[in-house]
Amino acid sequence: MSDSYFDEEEFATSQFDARTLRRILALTRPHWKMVAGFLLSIAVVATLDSFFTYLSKRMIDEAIVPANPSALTGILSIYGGLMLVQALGVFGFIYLVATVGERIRYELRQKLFNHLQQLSLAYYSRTPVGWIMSRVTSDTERVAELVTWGLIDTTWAIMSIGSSMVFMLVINWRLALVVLAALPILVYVAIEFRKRIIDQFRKVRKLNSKITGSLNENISGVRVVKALGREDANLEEFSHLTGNMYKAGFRAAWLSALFLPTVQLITAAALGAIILFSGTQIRVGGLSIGGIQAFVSYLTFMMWPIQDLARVFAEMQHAIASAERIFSLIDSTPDIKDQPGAFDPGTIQGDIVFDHVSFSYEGDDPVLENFDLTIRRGETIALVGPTGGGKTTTINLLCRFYEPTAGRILIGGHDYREYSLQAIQSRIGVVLQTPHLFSGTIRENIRYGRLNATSEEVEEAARLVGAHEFITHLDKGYDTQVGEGGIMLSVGQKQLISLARAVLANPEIFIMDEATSSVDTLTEALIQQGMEKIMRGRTSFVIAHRLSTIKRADRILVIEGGQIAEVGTHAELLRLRGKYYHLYTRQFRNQMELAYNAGAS
Ligand SMILES: Nc1ncnc2c1ncn2[C@@H]1O[C@H](COP(=O)(O)OP(=O)(O)OP(=O)(O)O)[C@@H](O)[C@H]1O
Repeated sequence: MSDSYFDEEEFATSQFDARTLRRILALTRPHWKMVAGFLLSIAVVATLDSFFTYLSKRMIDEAIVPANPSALTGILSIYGGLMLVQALGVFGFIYLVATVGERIRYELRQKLFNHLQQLSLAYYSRTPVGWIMSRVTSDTERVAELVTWGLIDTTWAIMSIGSSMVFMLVINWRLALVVLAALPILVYVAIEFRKRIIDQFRKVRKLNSKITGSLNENISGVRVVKALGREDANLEEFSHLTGNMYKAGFRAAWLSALFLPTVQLITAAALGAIILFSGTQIRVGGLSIGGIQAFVSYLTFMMWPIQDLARVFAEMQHAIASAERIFSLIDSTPDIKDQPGAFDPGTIQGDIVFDHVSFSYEGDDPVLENFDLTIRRGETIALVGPTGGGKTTTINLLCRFYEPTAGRILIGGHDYREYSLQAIQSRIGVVLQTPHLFSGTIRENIRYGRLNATSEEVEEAARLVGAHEFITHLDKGYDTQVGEGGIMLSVGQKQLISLARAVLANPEIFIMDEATSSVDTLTEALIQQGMEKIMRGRTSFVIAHRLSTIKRADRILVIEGGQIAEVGTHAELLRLRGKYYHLYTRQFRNQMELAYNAGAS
């Protein structure tokens, strides 16, 4: 396992960032009525909590000590009435906060997903999938929690502490000042503890995801591990990780154990001071029994809002970092986007010209250099060449997943940057080497090519590419679930489904990256036929690995080192006795001989 492993818990900032906080709070703006509702409810609940303690004091002093039953009934009925109000308040804030939380989660995820769909391929090649997934899942969760429960806890804590202080001041202002002196110490200690505990828990979580990754790699790559005798080295790496996790977990447990007793000790010290002070107050007649009891209750109770406040404050830093990452994703602009005045020409049929095209993925390291090529409308081009030569890059540029760094690509006589991305990409059909199927049925996967296609059209497309036969032989036919990424099907079957999908989409330009993995002869023949049917009358590009495909192409392009090394038909290029000839004799002659022998036997 390498250190390049993506560090999902890396924080963009450890500083309190008011601008980001304002932007986070702005997420609640569309729901301000509900937010105001839950803040008001929680304020009422918190104030009533403190008032109940005050009522208890009055009950002791005015009803129980003087044995006054009518006062007791009066106070109890106020108590009961207010309890009802409080129950309503609790219902209100839980309902509202849950609703607002869900809406904010929903809106953020929608926004992120929508934005992700706009981003260019380059973004995906430089950003780890795990990072993007965390933004849409855990980061949105953390931000939604902050603007809902975070706001609730803060309001509750402030209102509880504030109203308790008011009632304490009413009962005895001198003693209230003693409590006021203890408050900052309590808050400070609580925040410091919380920060440290949260940091340790985060460490545990981060290490846990590394351990899961390591387990995953070692289990799925068990053959390689065994073949290379890496068991001991892997165990050492694994022990290092679990050892660190143990240490972090131990520290978190230790801090958690220390936290509550420390807060309790400080509270006890304050209580001691109050009792000592109140002893003298009673003597001078300044404080009743109920008063002392109320002070003790207020102070003991205050531990909870203080702890809540500390937790929100400590977590806020992480929620702000989460929000920063979300906003950085939302603010990132696609590398490839429509230029001003981009239009849809209605069709992209026409000659395609690569005019002095150069391209580099990163910096000054050109992958294609001064690439010149004209493809006539309806031609079938086979791209061949050594690995890393630039075949996929040529296709990526043609699909406008990337744009040339120099030179231009013309379609139908226009620089394709004059067209809208939608105009180009909706008219190009691509079948990848390892075709991607989405979880769902075969029918849904084919229909992905044209969402409004009827079931008959789906089956017609499958028939045309020769996929119908194998599909109907499956237990549930077109309604067979393909599993995540099409795991239940072979590569050949996936290609056939992708071909059917491409037929249904009826593209004007067809691009295919042939499968390199072995496909049985029958499926291969079906794929060949399917390809031919799609290619008929369409400009087509095939990154070809099979001799039969190459031979059928109108022209073969040998791409090597980012340049067109040779162009021509199979016969022409063989006569040339150049690069193609060598490639053919090394790579394809076996296929040729195999085919020949199979035909002869
Ligand atoms: N997303 C990327 N970022 C940076 N470099 C890349 C990227 N994709 C490809 N390259 C580099 O560009 C060069 C050409 O790659 P390309 O995939 O076009 O070759 P290819 O001819 O299709 O190879 P293969 O037959 O192995 O698929 C290679 O050196 C490769 O490392």
